[in-house]
Amino acid sequence: MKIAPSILSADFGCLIEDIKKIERAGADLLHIDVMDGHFVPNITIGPGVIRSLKNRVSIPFDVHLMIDEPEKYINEFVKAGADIITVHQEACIHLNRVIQIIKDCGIKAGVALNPSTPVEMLEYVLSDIDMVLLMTVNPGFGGQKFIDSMIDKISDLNSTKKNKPFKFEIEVDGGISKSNIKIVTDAGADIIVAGSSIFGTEDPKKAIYELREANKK
Ligand SMILES: O=C(CO)[C@@H](O)[C@H](O)COP(=O)(O)O
Ligand SMILES: [Fe+2]
Repeated sequence: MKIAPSILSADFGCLIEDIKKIERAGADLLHIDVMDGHFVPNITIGPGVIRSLKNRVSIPFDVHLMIDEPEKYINEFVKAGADIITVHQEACIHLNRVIQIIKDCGIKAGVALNPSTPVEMLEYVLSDIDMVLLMTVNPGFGGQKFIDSMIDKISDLNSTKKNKPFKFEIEVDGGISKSNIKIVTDAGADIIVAGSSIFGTEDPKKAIYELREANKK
């Protein structure tokens, strides 16, 4: 199980210090939530901030684009330092084309699904992508409650991996804490995004340790 702390819940006034804490604690990826105020009702950061962080952070940048028309900005995010770019199925009219644009840049491509979007929407792209991001809250904000019905969705997607040699990993994002991490990974999640349960605590390093311990029980 990989842990990808989401900087959405970090203190943007001392962002690099917060990131250094989770890097030292052994975080696997840095999850960066990009929001445009259109696709989701919130605005966060763009390529400029990612570019500034890139040469100071060594773990891969997992960029979650919650923006309309993401194809217009892929190049900018790649140049800024994204290692994985995930676009929302709901934001892409020509999803296959957008995936190819990301892959042609030489980085990994992921596709995210809102809670109400069935996994079947990805049937004909699953063999092309590196990651499926299942939203377990409605995208837009950190600190929301995990939607329990998403456990079946994770299991369903995980079952499809058993039928064919797909390479994609399952990333799960929203409302994950030490109280539910085990049920999420048992259902088939490979990568856990956690924002408030890491950066919302006094000690992010301890929070990561506790997530890993809770996953063993
Ligand atoms: O993409 C999103 C929210 O839209 C997430 O990455 C959140 O940042 C996760 O935060 P928590 O639910 O873990 O607090
Ligand atoms: Fe996210």
